[in-house]
Amino acid sequence: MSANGSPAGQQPTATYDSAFLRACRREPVPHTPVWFMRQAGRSLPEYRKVREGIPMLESCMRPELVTEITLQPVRRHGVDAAIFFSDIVVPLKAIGIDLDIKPGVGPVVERPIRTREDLAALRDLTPEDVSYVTEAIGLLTRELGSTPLIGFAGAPFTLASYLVEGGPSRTYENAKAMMYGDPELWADLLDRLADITAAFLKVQIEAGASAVQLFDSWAGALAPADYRRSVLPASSKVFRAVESYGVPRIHFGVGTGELLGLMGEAGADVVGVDWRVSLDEAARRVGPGKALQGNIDPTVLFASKEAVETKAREVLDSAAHLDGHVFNLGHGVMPSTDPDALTRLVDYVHTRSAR
Ligand SMILES: Cc1c2[nH]c(c1CCC(=O)O)Cc1[nH]c(c(CCC(=O)O)c1C)Cc1[nH]c(c(CCC(=O)O)c1C)Cc1[nH]c(c(C)c1CCC(=O)O)C2
Repeated sequence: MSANGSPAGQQPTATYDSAFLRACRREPVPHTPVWFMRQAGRSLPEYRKVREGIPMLESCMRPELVTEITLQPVRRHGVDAAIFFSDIVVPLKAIGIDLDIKPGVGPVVERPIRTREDLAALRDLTPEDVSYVTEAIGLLTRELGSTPLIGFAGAPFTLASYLVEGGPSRTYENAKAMMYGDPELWADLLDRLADITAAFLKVQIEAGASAVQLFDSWAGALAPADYRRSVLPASSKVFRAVESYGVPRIHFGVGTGELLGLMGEAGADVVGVDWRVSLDEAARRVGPGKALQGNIDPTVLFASKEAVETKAREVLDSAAHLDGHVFNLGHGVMPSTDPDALTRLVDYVHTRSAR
């Protein structure tokens, strides 16, 4: 077995035996582990303070700052895992794509990729391109002790949606036009993105990440047949590329109720579920042999403490017969969320699920 995949590897036994990694492996746990997508970020005053005056992409390239921001939600909420502070577009920036993350908007690409000639902009990613990631993860794993670190990357489709559209989109009309109209160019684009994504995940695992999450946030825009034909091959390539490390691989998307089976088939060990499908139903769709992650609606956190607890209890009950459950929101923490509501939710999940 590989570096992080076994207690004998570089990963401390206490990390390997953490509730989060045990749940990902579908082993018995002392309590249901919980972490939140976008747990680091604008919901935390301490985040807004350290980020003041530093653009998003620049902050991802400063290892000390990345370490501090990644640790903030672990300290404050006592979550069972840390997620590396970065962004899905960091590897694209690192290979020289002219893009920026605009506050309140998201990633914006200067020259969208629309033709075969444009593909030349996508060269392979080397570890040297993201040496700041290796450095930050080295610092982090020392600070985290037994708390596992989740590395992540954007899936080929979600990255393509930004690259082809040139920015955030609700309809993905240019990306879908390429997918339907020039399937060969589309397949080549996704294949290149798969290689870049796989390289970015490998850097994180080799530096010490204990699990990885592939964010295919916008895959829910696709019909199952189109997903299977035009997207699944590239995402499968990413999962296969990191399989030999033996670290759990999580696959997440939003609005993917109809795709859950296919997202499991792509090669994940854990399938992320948004709040639109209950976990027991999701388990039927995903099939045996995979853990599930999710799935409280992030807007529930704006309701009363009692309402949050009711919803959290429903999620735990719905997961009662699963082998492996990692509690999370169905999508990221919204910036105006009260951080105390998140801390209370962690405590509630730990107490309620204690075995
Ligand atoms: C689609 C996507 C992106 N980035 C990401 C996704 C997939 C996850 C999802 O579906 O939400 C992934 C991401 N981005 C960020 C993280 C950090 C780790 C964590 O979850 O705590 C993660 C996992 C930091 C960030 N990435 C971004 C922020 C906000 C920028 C800031 O704080 O200044 C953070 C904390 C910027 C970003 N980057 C992106 C968007 C849509 C935005 C928001 C734009 C805005 O509302 O300002 C692209």
